[in-house]
Amino acid sequence: MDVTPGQLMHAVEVDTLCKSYYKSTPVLKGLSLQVPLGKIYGLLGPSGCGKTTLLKCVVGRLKPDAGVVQVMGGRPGKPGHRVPGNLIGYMPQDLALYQDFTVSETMYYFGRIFHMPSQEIDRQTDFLVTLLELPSKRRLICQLSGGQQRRVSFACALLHRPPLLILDEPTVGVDPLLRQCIWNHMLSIVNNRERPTSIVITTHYIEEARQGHMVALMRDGRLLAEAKPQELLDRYNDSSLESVFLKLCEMDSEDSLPDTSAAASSTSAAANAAASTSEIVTENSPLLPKPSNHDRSLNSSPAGATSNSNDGDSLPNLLYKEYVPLGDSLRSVFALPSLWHILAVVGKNFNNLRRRLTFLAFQFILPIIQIVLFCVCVGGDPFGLTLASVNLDSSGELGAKFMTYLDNNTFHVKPFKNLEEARTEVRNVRAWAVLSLGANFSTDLLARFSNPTAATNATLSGGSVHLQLDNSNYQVSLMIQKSVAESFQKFAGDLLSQFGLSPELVSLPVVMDAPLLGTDNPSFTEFMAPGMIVTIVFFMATGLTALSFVLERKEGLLDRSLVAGVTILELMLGHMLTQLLIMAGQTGLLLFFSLVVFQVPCHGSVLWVILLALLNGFTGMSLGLMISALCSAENSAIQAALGTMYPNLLLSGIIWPAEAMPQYLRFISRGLPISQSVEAMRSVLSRGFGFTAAPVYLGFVSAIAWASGLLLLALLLLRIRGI
Ligand SMILES: Nc1ncnc2c1ncn2[C@@H]1O[C@H](COP(=O)(O)OP(=O)(O)OP(=O)(O)O)[C@@H](O)[C@H]1O
Repeated sequence: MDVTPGQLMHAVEVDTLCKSYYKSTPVLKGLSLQVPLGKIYGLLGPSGCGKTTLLKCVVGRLKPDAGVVQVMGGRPGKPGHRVPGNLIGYMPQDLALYQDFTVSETMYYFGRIFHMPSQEIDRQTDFLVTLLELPSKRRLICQLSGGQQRRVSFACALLHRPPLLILDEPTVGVDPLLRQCIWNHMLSIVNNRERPTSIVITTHYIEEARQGHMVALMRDGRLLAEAKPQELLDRYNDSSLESVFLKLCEMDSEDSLPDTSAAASSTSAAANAAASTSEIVTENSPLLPKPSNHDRSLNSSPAGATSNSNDGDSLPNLLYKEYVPLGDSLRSVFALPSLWHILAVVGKNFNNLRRRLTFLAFQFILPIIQIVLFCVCVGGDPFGLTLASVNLDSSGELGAKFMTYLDNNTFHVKPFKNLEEARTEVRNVRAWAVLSLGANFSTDLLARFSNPTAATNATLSGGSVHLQLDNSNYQVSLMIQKSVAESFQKFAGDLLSQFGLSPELVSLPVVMDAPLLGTDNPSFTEFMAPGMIVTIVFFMATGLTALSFVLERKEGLLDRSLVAGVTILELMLGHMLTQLLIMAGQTGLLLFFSLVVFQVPCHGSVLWVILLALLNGFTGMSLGLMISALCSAENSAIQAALGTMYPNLLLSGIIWPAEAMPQYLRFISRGLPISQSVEAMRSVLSRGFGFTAAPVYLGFVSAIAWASGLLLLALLLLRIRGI
């Protein structure tokens, strides 16, 4: 049950908390503790005993398997409760800072999330830089020493002066003088009567925890003891917490051994010792009898209340409302995204990009390079092809005359005296084909035209141009056949004209009337351009976003942002807004180079081309976000992005018409994210269609459906993976 601020007695209350990462190995085993308001609560225990796991449950990053966690009067993550949010300041164990940010930029990012005004962020930053003896706030995090970086991380937790601080080893790597300074500051903020702070701190320096109001000793997911430090020392008649802790561990080990008389007497001694004080809370401890649940009501008085300066007083203004804009509580109750948070994420992303200008420039240059290379290298006719020619025509001048009709641009003609020499030239890959004319070429050709009915097979063959190709290159072979056929048609047409006959007599009796859609001379470039434009925009956007969450997670900042109150949806919207602006720039440049510089024909409205390209960029971005939500490591995200590219390229009818695919693949092809868009783009560019034409609006519908589906999937994955 949640409590109102007036009833609030404990900053954190944990009741029989169980948590395991893998079902077989529980990490927290029914742990209970209470952190009094306005106190420093030191959580001590050996590495791996579950301290960080416990803190993650407290800040709402992990969900308990069983038991109850209440933080500042509410369950973490409950709609409307500002945990995660600005009720807590969290310093995780990992550094969780952007290495490319300055100290000041880091503070601004968190300050913005907490709705702090700029002057307040500056004032607090200056104060914390002085307090924690940090170098200039304009220094990049990556230029700070390890200890200085940890102090910046500590400063981030203190920035908005939260009522509860959760600090996971804040003093690691800090020299003793500065460590004392940090403890002094913590003591001053917990003792501030107007704005008391509660602090939960884990530390490996056990002795420093003596300065706190309460210490809890943890072992193997359980609490061995929880008391004021001096009482623990008195009880075990020792001068150091470290040896008290060792004693407790020994007793705990003995207790977990099979029941021997020694273990039994030791346990009973410990029980007697503990029973002499009401301060020890040991319901998880095997050393002491369990108190009843009634004794541990969630609203009982704070365990350390007697020693604190605030004893007996009501703690004022604990759930203070500053930095909470009007309507924000309402927004968080309905889990609506906060514009503040989204803008903070966008600002952080742009700051990140500003630090990586080369990367940013590359993002704009890459699509230009791709479209320039496509327009320059793909779709043009091969030229300068070496042709080994053998003209054996001794029956007239027609052989020599035909040779003059060969296209000088397409062919570099290399004459040979005999066929075998010419064939050797092709076999040695020094020429693409042998073009030969027989000894009776002139007479046989004239015979064929003058008296077709009398032409024998020998006459027809003798009057023909013979080609022997290096057929290893399909496009080059096609080009040679097409060019030689056109040259012959022109040559024969001129010959017939000399005899007063129509040149059309040598044409195929198939007439190509004006096309109904498209142009008279369609090119391969025109066929591929729509696909290339859509593919470049789509996969540039995928590549740009595929690493968003992966990098954020890697830097450790994802966790920190989420604990500060940013939601997954806000993070995603922030990333999308940033990438949208970059993607719009990329699309603009791509279309300018393809349509204006390289004059790719556009017979329809440029508006539909722009909208379709942008929409595909958005769909690509959604795929990138989905990959980013799915993958934990950079290389797997990059591989996934690349892995989706080639199947799409091959199956979407971009390189070769989908009509050439087997039926079952055509079906798959039609359903892919870019297939319909490519068809829509082709319909606008080559067919000149408008939005109302089915292929065009289907392209838009398909892109919108894919984008929505991928974004929902990304959100779902992020939620399921607890990111
Ligand atoms: N993400 C995770 N997946 C699986 N196991 C985990 C994960 N995080 C922690 N553990 C395991 O849970 C146990 C408790 O880890 P935890 O980090 O809470 O310990 P700790 O007391 O904070 O240790 P330290 O003082 O070294 O930071 C360890 O055995 C650890 O291996």
